Amino acid sequence: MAKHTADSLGGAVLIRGTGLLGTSIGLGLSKAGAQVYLSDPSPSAQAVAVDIGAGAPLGEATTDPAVVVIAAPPDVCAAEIADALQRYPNAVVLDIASIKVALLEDLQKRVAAGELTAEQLSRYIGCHPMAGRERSGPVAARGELFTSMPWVICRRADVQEAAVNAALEIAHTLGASVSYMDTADHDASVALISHLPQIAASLVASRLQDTRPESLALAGNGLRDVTRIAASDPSLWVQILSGNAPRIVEILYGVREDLNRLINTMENPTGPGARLDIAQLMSEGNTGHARIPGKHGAPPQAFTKVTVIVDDTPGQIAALLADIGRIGINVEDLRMEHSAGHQVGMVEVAVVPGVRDTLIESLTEIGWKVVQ
Ligand SMILES: NC(=O)c1ccc[n+]([C@@H]2O[C@H](COP(=O)([O-])OP(=O)(O)OC[C@H]3O[C@@H](n4cnc5c(N)ncnc54)[C@H](O)[C@@H]3O)[C@@H](O)[C@H]2O)c1
Ligand SMILES: O=C(O)C(=O)C[C@]1(C(=O)O)C=C[C@@H](O)C=C1
Repeated sequence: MAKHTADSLGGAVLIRGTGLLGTSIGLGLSKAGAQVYLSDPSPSAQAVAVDIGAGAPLGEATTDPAVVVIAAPPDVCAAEIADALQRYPNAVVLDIASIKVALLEDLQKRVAAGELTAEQLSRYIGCHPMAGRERSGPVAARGELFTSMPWVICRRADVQEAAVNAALEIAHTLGASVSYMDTADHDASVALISHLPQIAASLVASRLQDTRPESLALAGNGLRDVTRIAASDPSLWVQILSGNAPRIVEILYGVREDLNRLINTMENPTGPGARLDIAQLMSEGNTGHARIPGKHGAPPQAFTKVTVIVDDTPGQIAALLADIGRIGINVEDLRMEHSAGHQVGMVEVAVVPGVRDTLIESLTEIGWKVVQ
């Protein structure tokens, strides 16, 4: 794919809200050569975003932006979008909030009340990058956050083509993989794909509140995999979950049914059909898991994983990656696990199956400890 350089954005980009997402977008766009301006009601969030290279303070802008990105918390997005549409009459305005139905309804009410015109609303396009972190604020931002990750554009019949094109240009410049979806479909999809996992992680992690340290010391990858996002910002997630409640609650009814069935089974685990019931739950999970697509929305690809033991000291992962690069093998994915109480880490490198043996042989030859 040709590298996007942000030339075709038609002018400067203003990012309002310089937290994790806004600053990550600023870093990615600035790196691609776009002129980015930043504003945030929190002076320190704005100053940090400027300091780490996400753009210049809005105060330095001499012309109006061509595109405004609203990267504020969901609760204030509608007001921010309406304000930007009015303040910048020629700009495309897009937001990246995690929920879209309530936001669009709010904007449509403003049109009905005469506060916004239909022309103004036609310059607004809703987007949702399906990439983030369990941390907030500009310090956690990464310019590469969106690389190869899904980016939803919520097309509507009343949206100007220029707005869709600007959203597409921004997503492509950030290296994201774009898909189109209508607003209602988007919120129904993320209820299952994003919001249920957050609830599940929080529910599991909340069980740990009073756990003895001796038990917690046994924590392995299973617990870490399932609970990573339980560290997410409560104030953001209150807005997301309450804003998409009608879609989420339908899914929770189904989860409640499954849980009730499992509880009944586990109360009498040797009773007739109990083991079959448990096996069925596990195999239904297997089926769902196998349907999660790989990178670029491609069908799940069975990458082979090679695990390498590294010293838990600075520079080890960089050295390993540099060696793999010299061997001429592309790393498809990478994860690092720390071994509790030991000064070593396990780096799991995902590669296409055809190169696995070469990788193991070459790394072993150089002196890396590969777990087989
Ligand atoms: N965190 C994620 O993983 C993720 C992923 C995709 C989309 N989103 C969406 O991105 C948006 C930002 O989330 P985040 O994780 O960057 O949050 P964050 O808390 O890191 O940053 C939010 C920033 O918005 C600022 N802000 C508050 N009120 C504002 C206003 N009225 N106008 C402009 N800025 C304002 C805050 O000062 C803060 O700096 C949210 O709408 C969220 O739903 C988040
Ligand atoms: O990876 C994470 O930490 C995320 O929580 C990212 C995630 C997701 O569910 O995929 C969370 C919420 C956003 O609206 C989009 C992305």
